[in-house]
Order: sequence, then C-alpha cells, then structure tokens
Amino acid sequence: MAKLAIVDLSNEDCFKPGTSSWLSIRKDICHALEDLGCFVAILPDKISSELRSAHFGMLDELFDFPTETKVKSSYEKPYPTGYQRVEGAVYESLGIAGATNPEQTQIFEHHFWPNGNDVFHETADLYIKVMEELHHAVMRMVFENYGVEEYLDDHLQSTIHTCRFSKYSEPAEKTGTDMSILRGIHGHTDTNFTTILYQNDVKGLEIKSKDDEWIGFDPLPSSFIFLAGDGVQVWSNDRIRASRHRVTWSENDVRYSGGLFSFRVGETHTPKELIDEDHPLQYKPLNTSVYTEYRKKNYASIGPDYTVKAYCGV
Ligand SMILES: O=C(O)CCC(=O)C(=O)O
Ligand SMILES: [Fe+2]
Repeated sequence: MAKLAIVDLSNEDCFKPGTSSWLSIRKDICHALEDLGCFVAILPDKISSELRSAHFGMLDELFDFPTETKVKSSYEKPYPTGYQRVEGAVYESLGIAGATNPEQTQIFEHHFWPNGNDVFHETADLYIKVMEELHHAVMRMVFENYGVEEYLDDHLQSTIHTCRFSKYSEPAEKTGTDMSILRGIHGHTDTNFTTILYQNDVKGLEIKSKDDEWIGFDPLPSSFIFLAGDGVQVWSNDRIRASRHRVTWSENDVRYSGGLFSFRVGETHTPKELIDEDHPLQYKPLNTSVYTEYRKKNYASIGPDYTVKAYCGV
C-alpha cells in the first residue's frame, strides 16, 4: 500500500533558501510531488492548541448562521466565491477570495458579525499566513528544482489565493436523493495551481495512488497537506500530476477543513525550459477561471473524472 510522504518542516531553517535544510527538504518535496502530487507538511508550532480550538470553535459558529446569511457572503468579483451546498449533501463550504489580504477576511466576517469578531479574523488570518508561507517556500523549491527561478516572482505576483472553509455533517433535512452519493466529495483534481489543506481530527480525506488505491490522510494538529492542482500539471508539462482526492465522511463527528486554493491569474503556460525531446509539449495555455467555470457548468455531462488533458491537451 502506497503511503503519503511526510515532510518535517518544524526546523525554521527549512524555510531559508540555500541552507542545507532547504536543499534537502526541496529534494523530498519535489520527489513527493512528482510521485503522488502531494505531501504532508509538519510545520513549526506557530498555531498553539488554544488558537487551534478557538479557530475550529469559530468555524462551528460560522456554519451555524442561517443559510440566508451564508448566501450573502457570496460574490462574483473580483473572483467568484461564496456559499456552496448541494441540497441533502453533508458538505457545505464558504470562501474568501484574495484571503491573503486581511481586509478581505474582515469584509467576509462582517457579513456574519456586523460588529466584527476578533477571534475569527485573528485565527483565520494566522492559518492563512502559515499556508501562504508554505505556498511561497514550496513554489520557490519547485521553480529552483526545474531551473526556472527567474519566473518565480512573476508567478507569485500573478497568483491569488482563495481561502475555503468546509463542513461535513448530517444535513438537517434528508431529501429523496440517493444519499450514498452525497456523503462527501467525489474523487476530483483541483482546477487551481496548488492547494493546502488543514482540518480538525475527523478523518475523511483520501488521495488516489498510482495504483488506483485510496490512501487515507491521518491528520495531526500541526500537519497540512499540500496538493498539486491541474495548473501545476500544465505548467510542469506532466512532471507533477494533479492529485486526485476525495472526502468520504462516515462518522457522527462533524468534520471541518480549511484550505488555501492558489490560482494563477490569466494564462498558465509551460515554460520553454520544460519542453524538450523527452518532454514534448503536452498542453495549450490554460486559463484557470474559464476552465473552472467550464467544469462547473458541464459537471452533469463531464462528471468528476474529467481531466485537464481532455480540456487543453495538445
Ligand atoms: O475537505 C477537504 O479536506 C477537501 C476539500 C476539497 O477537496 C476541495 O474543496 O476541493
Ligand atoms: Fe479538492
């Protein structure tokens, strides 16, 4: 049975480019991404257990607001995000676009708490900051690994981050729909460049191995899981494959997760340095927002197994 790679980044030196810790972690991370499209990161203790419980307590309060309030936090611009729930499903989620800017967390927060809520934004911003730092370091490692660090600044400047919080629990109203298909999230790849997820201790996330087995993710309080999305698959010309993952929630306990979904604005294309005789060009340039919209709109006919290769493969 394949295992998820666990990378211990608890030593702060791992975040210092050029150090021996950085170079050794870079090797492990790039190997894991090429192998399974994901890895588990153990991060330095920046989030105390008190802040962690306070944060998950806030998510509890957040999802307890009535649907009318949750829907009001949705918007189309600058990037569409908002409340998602399929009637009768156990999964619901709320999103903040541009979440690495703390102003956006507060705009989101005011939909729920008109007078603000310090614990909500302080804990949410801390999680977002920790994930942004991890994203930044991993992107530098990946660009260095392929010898294209000259494109890194442009990539980071063209990236925006959406934070999504998800809750998995028994819906208040059972519908006539076949519940077996609504007990989590079907196997899928994320359409964005990369995703980082954290969660409470209720299991459910699974990653597909190369041998088509589902590998369960065993969360630890200090662990985050980093997933390659379709964007990095196109960019890397298939060196890194998007991770296919799903959530099967079967416990009575409520599962909460949060994540940073990083998108490249405009077109993602494969750098010329990553195209050669052994790696002929695999993809036309990808516009992630058009692709995401296409997948949503056509979900009924293309289904969750749809791939970016079918969308923009050459
Ligand atoms: O809740 C999770 O752990 C995963 C959520 C997910 O895969 C997604 O929102 O794309
Ligand atoms: Fe996902």
